[in-house]
Amino acid sequence: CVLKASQKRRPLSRLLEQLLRNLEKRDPNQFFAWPVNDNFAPNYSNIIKRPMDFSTIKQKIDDNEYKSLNCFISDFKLMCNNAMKYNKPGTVYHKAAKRLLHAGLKQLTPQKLRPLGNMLT
Ligand SMILES: COc1ccc(OC)c(-c2cc(C(C)=O)n3cccnc23)c1
Repeated sequence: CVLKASQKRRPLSRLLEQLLRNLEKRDPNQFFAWPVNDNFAPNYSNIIKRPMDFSTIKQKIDDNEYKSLNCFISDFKLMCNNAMKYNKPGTVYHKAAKRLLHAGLKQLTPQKLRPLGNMLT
């Protein structure tokens, strides 16, 4: 039986791709889909030293840069915290980041992850 390309991926990569898809659904406006552009966010690269976005996370999964689930979760938190640092409370981006962070972490609790655990075997 020939494995499909996705099934050939490392178990961790398959799990992270699944988690990423679920997190992206919480960003309907795609504010977090791509790197923030200094042209739309004045002085962004001077304020945010470690930018992060969903496309970069996806690339890191594909490049097998994540050695653990915790490293993936750290980048997700970094992405949300960057937005809450750069954007003032009350702005659409600060509110979107706070909502995304809370919704995302709820999906990443041990209770939610245990059923996916068999993807790591
Ligand atoms: C209004 O449409 C978009 C489209 C893409 C964006 O970032 C990828 C953003 C965006 C995303 C952000 C964040 C996440 O801080 N941001 C901050 C200031 C100005 N624009 C943004 C907005």
